[in-house]
Amino acid sequence: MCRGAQHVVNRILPAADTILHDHRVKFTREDIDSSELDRRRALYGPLTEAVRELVDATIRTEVDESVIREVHAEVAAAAAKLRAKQLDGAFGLRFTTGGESFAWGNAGIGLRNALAPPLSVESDASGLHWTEVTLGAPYEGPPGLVHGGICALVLDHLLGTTASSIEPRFTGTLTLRYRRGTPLGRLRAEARITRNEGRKTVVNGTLSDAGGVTVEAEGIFIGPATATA
Ligand SMILES: CCCCCCCCCC(=O)SCCNC(=O)CCNC(=O)[C@H](O)C(C)(C)COP(=O)(O)OP(=O)(O)OC[C@H]1O[C@@H](n2cnc3c(N)ncnc32)[C@H](O)[C@@H]1OP(=O)(O)O
Repeated sequence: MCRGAQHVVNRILPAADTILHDHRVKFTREDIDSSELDRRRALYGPLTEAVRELVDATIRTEVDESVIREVHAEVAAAAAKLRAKQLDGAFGLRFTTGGESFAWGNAGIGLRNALAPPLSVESDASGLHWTEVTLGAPYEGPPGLVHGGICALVLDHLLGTTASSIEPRFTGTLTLRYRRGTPLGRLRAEARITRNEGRKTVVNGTLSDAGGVTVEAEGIFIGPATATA
């Protein structure tokens, strides 16, 4: 997921199993290596993409009522097949034996989460972090525009990842200024750390379309007390 999370897990995780860090964050070390992780990525990624396609198709379909009923039954049957064997709860943050992290249920980046846009954050040596994403019909709020909560999801994740680039940080306060509606389609978000004060990291960022900034964001991110103890 990010270097910060890996840093924490390597300091606090015992040999194996799942533990609850600070009663909130579920970390699991799995007995798998990176090649097995790649195999699972290739297995689950296309399933999630197919479900994303299903979500978009469900919103936009104009087929006959009989086809809707037929597809309803097929989708219900597919869900029942997947339910035959399930995790007990959410996916959490997992690590391979080599320390590689995967948060496949995460709402922003989860490889197995069809609700995730999904986001992928990049950074350069100057400390600029960015993500580029296409948000279509499933993310609509006002007609033709991205839902304000989805703008917040993108910016929270990007700013949080930026804040966590050295040590893990949780969102304490996120302030957004919606300057104009964000059109559905291709978007870019950018962020940079502007201040570090002990366990507090302030990050500023923007969400933009081709015409410029649509949302400005400032976040105060706090390091868990145990991470810097
Ligand atoms: C791990 C890898 C992450 C990868 C990127 C993920 C991106 C996504 C980020 C998220 O979505 S995180 C999920 C949403 N956020 C949360 O669930 C956090 C919930 N809140 C908490 O867990 C705690 O309230 C928190 C860790 C934020 C602070 O609790 P503490 O008990 O550690 O804070 P404490 O009272 O000791 O205060 C420490 C400093 O932070 C300040 N502070 C505390 N809460 C704050 C807050 N909410 N906003 C702003 N500042 C805050 C506080 O004033 C103080 O400042 P000073 O040192 O200057 O006195």
